[in-house]
Amino acid sequence: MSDKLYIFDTTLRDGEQVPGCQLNTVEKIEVAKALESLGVDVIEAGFPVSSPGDFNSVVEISKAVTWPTICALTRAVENDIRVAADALRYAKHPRIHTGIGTSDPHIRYKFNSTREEILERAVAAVAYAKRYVEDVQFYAEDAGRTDNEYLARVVEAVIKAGATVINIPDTTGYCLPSEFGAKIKYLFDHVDGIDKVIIATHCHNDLGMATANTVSGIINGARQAEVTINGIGERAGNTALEEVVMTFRSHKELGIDTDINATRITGISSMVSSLMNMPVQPNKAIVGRNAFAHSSGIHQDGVLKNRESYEIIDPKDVGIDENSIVLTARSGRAALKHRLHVLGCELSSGELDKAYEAFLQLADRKKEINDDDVLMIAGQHRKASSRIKLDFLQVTSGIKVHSVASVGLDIAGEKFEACASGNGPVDAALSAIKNIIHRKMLLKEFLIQAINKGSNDVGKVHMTVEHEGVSYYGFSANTDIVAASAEAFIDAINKFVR
Ligand SMILES: CC(=O)SCCNC(=O)CCNC(=O)[C@H](O)C(C)(C)COP(=O)(O)OP(=O)(O)OC[C@H]1O[C@@H](n2cnc3c(N)ncnc32)[C@H](O)[C@@H]1OP(=O)(O)O
Ligand SMILES: CC(C)C(=O)C(=O)O
Ligand SMILES: [Mg+2]
Repeated sequence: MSDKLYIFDTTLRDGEQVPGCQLNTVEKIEVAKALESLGVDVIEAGFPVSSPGDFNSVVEISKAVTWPTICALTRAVENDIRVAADALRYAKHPRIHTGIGTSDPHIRYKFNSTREEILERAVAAVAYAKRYVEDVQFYAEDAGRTDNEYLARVVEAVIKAGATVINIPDTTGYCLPSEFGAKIKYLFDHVDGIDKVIIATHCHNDLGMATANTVSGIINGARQAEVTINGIGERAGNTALEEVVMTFRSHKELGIDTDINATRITGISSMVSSLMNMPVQPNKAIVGRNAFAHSSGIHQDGVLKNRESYEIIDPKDVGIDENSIVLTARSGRAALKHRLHVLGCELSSGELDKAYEAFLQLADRKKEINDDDVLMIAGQHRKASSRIKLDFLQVTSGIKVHSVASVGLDIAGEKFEACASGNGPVDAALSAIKNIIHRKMLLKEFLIQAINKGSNDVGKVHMTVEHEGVSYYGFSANTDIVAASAEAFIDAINKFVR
């Protein structure tokens, strides 16, 4: 049985403080409901005294959400606490989160005060909040830079005043993981009554160590992680929910787990990113576009042989259907062959070698090779080694005239010619081919698409031809769409005359 780690999500409070991330009440309710489905234990819904809009959001989220605790932030100020209690009146499980800065710089510069005075204000705020709600969480702002001995005195005093959860924030993202872990351990070793409360971590990412510090704090006894979706938050952000959850899922030996339904992580990440206009960096752990994308040949080969060669998390576990194999100039034959297979093209090893050479030439010019490029490369190389090749094609077509095509085919080195008229140039060309290939063939599907834009574009033709009850797929791409159609038809025919 794993020890439960409580997930306290502050996307709607610390995340929403970020410039450009402000949400209206309707959007906040949408995020809160998604957080509830994700399985978070606590939603920090806002800072009610800060504005009428934030107050109203806390009221409406309290009504809309059933299971998670709804938390409202305050300063160690009586009016803030009264307003927060009022905003939480509909919450099924209300929590007031009050606190004050405890580091020397905060005491000296922010408050022009003393350690003793701050300790008294902390105790008074908790006692005051207890008049309104049972569940009172205390934060020692800038605990990361607070002297451990003094911090332990503050924590002990607020526990005596009735705090149920004690938040130890690394507000400025300053701590090293070992230092932050040692701070939590120090508190467990020196604070009377600490076993009666939950210790929380709230780490910022100024040095890129928010998740490492959170994990270190939890390993040392904290059991609530304060996090945001995608790690959004003040300055360099907060600890990312998805990183903490998947760290403990991936390291089962730590014996700690959350109630998060991780398959919803990708969905909520996109929702928050788009509502808050905060793009997720492509290499972001777990939720970045490249988190499950493999682009270099050696990795692609390894992953295609066995996913676990280069993946520690199954993408399905976080709500992604499958990993992606991105074709670039650093890809190898294994990746190209895999993509061709997915696209329904099987090449012999000689054909694959030739296609790979062409692929590398194109990939050196283009950053990423897409499926159309791959089909085009494969088509050219299949054509070169095909039994039947298009030798020439001439078409006369226009308005109020019959379309006529004359076609030359090279079949295993022998030349054949035929003419036909038809209902349009493609029909004429295909009829001429049929006049040479005396087999029963039925054109089942025929699709012409432009690859890019503009009248000088390459046209792609996908075709399905039925012969003796079996369907054969043909493809070609050419700036001349009649030629592309004739080639796609021949590509399909080559598959049953082989
Ligand atoms: C680390 C964090 O993320 S803390 C949360 C940060 N979030 C926010 O600040 C968003 C919401 N804030 C606000 O809307 C406003 O700042 C308010 C409503 C809280 C206060 O507004 P104002 O009264 O105009 O004060 P202002 O913002 O200029 O200054 C903050 C005051 O709060 C005091 N203060 C700051 N933190 C605390 C605290 N935890 N407990 C008590 N007082 C505090 C400051 O010392 C300062 O007081 P002073 O004016 O006497 O010097
Ligand atoms: C209000 C507190 C918890 C905070 O956000 C911080 O210290 O970073
Ligand atoms: Mg914070």
